Amino acid sequence: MYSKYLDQAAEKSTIVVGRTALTAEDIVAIAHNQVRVELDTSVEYREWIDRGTALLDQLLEKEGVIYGVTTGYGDSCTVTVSKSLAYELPRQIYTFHGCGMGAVFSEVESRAILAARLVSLARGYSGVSWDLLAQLVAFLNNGISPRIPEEGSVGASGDLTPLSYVAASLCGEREVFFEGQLMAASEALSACNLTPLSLRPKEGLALMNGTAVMTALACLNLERARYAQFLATRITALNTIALDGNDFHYDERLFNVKAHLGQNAVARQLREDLEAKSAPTHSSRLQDRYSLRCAPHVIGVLADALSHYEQLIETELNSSNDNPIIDPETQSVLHGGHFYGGHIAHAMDSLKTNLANIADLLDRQLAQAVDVKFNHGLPSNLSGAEGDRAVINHGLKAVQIGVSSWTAEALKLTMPASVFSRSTECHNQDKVSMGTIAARDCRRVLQLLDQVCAAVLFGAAQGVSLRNRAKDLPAAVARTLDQVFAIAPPLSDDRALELDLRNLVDAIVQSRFH
Ligand SMILES: N[C@@H](Cc1ccc(O)cc1)C(=O)O
Repeated sequence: MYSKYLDQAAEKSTIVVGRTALTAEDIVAIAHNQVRVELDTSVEYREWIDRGTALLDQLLEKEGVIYGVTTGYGDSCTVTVSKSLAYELPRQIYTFHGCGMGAVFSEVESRAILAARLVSLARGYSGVSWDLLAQLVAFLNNGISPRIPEEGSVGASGDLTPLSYVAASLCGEREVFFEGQLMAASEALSACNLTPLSLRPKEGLALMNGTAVMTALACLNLERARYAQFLATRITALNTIALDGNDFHYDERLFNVKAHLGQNAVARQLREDLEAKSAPTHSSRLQDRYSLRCAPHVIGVLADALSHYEQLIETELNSSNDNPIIDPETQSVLHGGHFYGGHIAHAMDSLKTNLANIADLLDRQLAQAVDVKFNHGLPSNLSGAEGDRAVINHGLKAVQIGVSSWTAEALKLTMPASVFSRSTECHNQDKVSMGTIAARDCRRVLQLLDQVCAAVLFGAAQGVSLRNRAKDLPAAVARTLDQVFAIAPPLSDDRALELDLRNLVDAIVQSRFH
């Protein structure tokens, strides 16, 4: 991550946006304000962008029919708009789409959305001006984040309604977050000496008719999912020790004969975390239950699928995903449906299922650990109480109930959003992706998984300490144990654990366990 390369005094590094591809990690760094953004300043690039706007101007001059420039929008494309009104159309589209509902995206998410739209438009196939690109950059570098309601996109025709809030705020309308406050966009613009943009023909459509909201959320989700993979594997290592399980289930020779790369990476981390020795020919209990023995096979699905999702997300991110496409190279206007977010819908619907399966895996590990029938000698509910008071202590009983509930809620959200396509907008948009709903569901599953991880991590640390192997713990396990107990001390007498769990969740959100 970029934050690794930043020290307090150092200048932020810069990401140049132009025709070269950005990564999902770049979007995350921009979203978290760890880098500055700059447009490619080369003469060639500037000329390339100008060719798109010049082509549109020429076509307008000739009074050709260009969808969304000299016609109404969507189903209304049969309505002709005169040249004089064409200049008013962009304001019209963001205005009538100002009907977003629900919660509002966080500032980090709003920045990721700005960045994703910028990357797509900067490819130069959308007919937008240099000034529009520069305004998006100025918003990012000045910390102006549009207030964007989360609900109201069907994810094909792009994220029209949420992106109307980006378009409006670039023009000094609606509200933005600036210096920790919600304020009128016009106020933030004048505080930064910026002039409100007036959109050229096609620019309203270009800003809104694309997949930037779902793609931005997908980039953020992808990086959280990577950390979840690491942490779930580390928790499994702790639980292997807590439950007196077998490290030889992760043997290298075993995994050589089943070659999934991600699964092998998880098994390797488990061998390293546990400093596993080679398999004995004989052991008191040859095979552990599946939530330990098959952990690489469950977490491995996520590990393998993530590289596929990454490729889908980054291809979408670096695509021209609006309509019509303005091709300066061949001087053509190409009408199509690139605002359709099917790939992101697929990635997010699938990712949320992979993540919910991990919540379920960890829930099963904790279920073994609290139950004296399965935990191979640990106290009931992992209670650390001793002596007379032991009988009134219930340890992690309620926490385990909580984990069951969070896991159920995560599993419930795995119903794919994409299968709920609705025909809408007078049947112009008669098949849509629902990718933005999928991405929001996925984000919620990640939040629930963070809670499951926090609770099971605490239970696993408690279990390891009760197993009383303090002296010969592998280094990675010992380090995690120390980190956990520094945040949430071991449980020696019942206490209300909400704050401990919330603090552990915060540490997970900040990727502090390593
Ligand atoms: N996505 C539509 C455009 C559209 C824009 C705004 C709408 O309200 C509806 C449709 C298209 O390109 O065909």
